[in-house]
Amino acid sequence: MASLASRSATQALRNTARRGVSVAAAVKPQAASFSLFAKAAIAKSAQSSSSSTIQRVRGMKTLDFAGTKEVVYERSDWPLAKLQDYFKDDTLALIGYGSQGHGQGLNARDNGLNVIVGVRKDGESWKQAIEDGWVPGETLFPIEEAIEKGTIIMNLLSDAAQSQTWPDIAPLITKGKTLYFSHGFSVVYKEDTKVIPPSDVDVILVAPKGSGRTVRTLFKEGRGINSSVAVFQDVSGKAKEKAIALGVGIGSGYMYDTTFEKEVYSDLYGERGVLMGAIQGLFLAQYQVLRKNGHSPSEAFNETVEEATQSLYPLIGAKGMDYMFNACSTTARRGALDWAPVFEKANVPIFEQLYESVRNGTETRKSLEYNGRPTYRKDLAAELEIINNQEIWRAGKTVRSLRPDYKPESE
Ligand SMILES: NC(=O)C1=CN([C@@H]2O[C@H](COP(=O)(O)OP(=O)(O)OC[C@H]3O[C@@H](n4cnc5c(N)ncnc54)[C@H](OP(=O)(O)O)[C@@H]3O)[C@@H](O)[C@H]2O)C=CC1
Ligand SMILES: CC[C@](O)(C(C)=O)C(=O)O
Ligand SMILES: [Mg+2]
Ligand SMILES: [Mg+2]
Repeated sequence: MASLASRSATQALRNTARRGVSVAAAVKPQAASFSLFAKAAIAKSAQSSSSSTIQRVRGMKTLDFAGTKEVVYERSDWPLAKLQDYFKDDTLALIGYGSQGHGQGLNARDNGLNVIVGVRKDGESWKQAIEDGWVPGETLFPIEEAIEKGTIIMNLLSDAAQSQTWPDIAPLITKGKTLYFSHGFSVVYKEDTKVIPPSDVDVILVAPKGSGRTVRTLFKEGRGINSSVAVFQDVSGKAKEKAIALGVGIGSGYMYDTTFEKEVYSDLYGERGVLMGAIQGLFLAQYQVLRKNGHSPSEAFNETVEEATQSLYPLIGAKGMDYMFNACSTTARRGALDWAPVFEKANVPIFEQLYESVRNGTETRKSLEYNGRPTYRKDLAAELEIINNQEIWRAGKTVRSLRPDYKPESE
């Protein structure tokens, strides 16, 4: 325990020094000196979480993000004992067990919180939940039953299903409960989704910025996903604090502030853009031109995907774009510096078109329509099979098999 405390104090000090952090007290924001934060960091690790002096100094931190000051909330402010105490009277009813339900649910359970799962009986998710150790009648229930038992309703159904099921579940979200989402989708696009939360419940959001699978793997590695946090409706006066605590409970390392609207706009935009849609389009375009010019599949794949994911992109992730550029030849740096603005110019109009399509609800309506079909799983799988069968990704399978650490079962 002592070594944990001193490790987290050291980490807090290191983080403070690295970022040039200024700290603001949660209740009454105020600038604080480095030494004040340093003392508080040591004290808070060594003392019980109930000390009011420490509580006052703890809380939000204001960091400078390239000249813009933003508030962040860190897991280190929520030791496990404090977290468990905070939710000791709550039942987290996690509705839906897809990628996020799995990651958030297992993390919250491992954090010692009282979690139950609610999904359609005997559907895919029901089976998956049982495989993960949720027990029918004890911690696994049909959706309506779980909502009745829960005090915090974590709506992690697919966005289309949130809209479809709303008429049935809304009356069960009674006064005093908390309604939680991981996306602003249902609430923001209410004209299309018809999701209008009852006026007597807190409505909050924690949106992990990564796949639910990563939410789980990072947690198991002792790390944490970064998430955004927002309040749509604060009836109890504690909605923000509760959202931050839940964010920690589901495995976030830190959280940044957003609104439901900003979250859904940026999320839908990002996933259609460089996170998923644009990267598939760009990889494919580069690969196709190489192939048309007589390059072999292995060469085209290596120069497009393998080198990107295995060598260069991790360098961007670790230390930024300039670091990756500097790790490459001067020849590469010269050419990449010249071509980057060309790609930027060509792509800005496309990104503007995409943002507008998100903002005006076109993307939402398409998602509701397609993912609301009873055949949504089969339909998506059929389209993904087309990608899987593209030469680029078939070549990729062979390229991956040549990695010295390749394991066939991971395919
Ligand atoms: N995937 C991710 O990593 C991220 C997701 N989010 C958000 O988290 C939320 C959950 O997303 P995700 O985990 O991907 O889940 P999915 O979108 O994959 O949805 C899966 C769940 O929805 C249920 N479901 C689908 N249709 C229906 C229906 N008609 N009636 C009842 N249940 C239904 C499924 O149950 P069944 O098996 O019975 O069909 C399953 O439990 C969404 O708001 C999403 O935008 C946020 C960050 C990242
Ligand atoms: C990038 C896709 C995502 O937004 C995510 C994993 O964050 C999603 O909706 O799954
Ligand atoms: Mg998303
Ligand atoms: Mg996302």
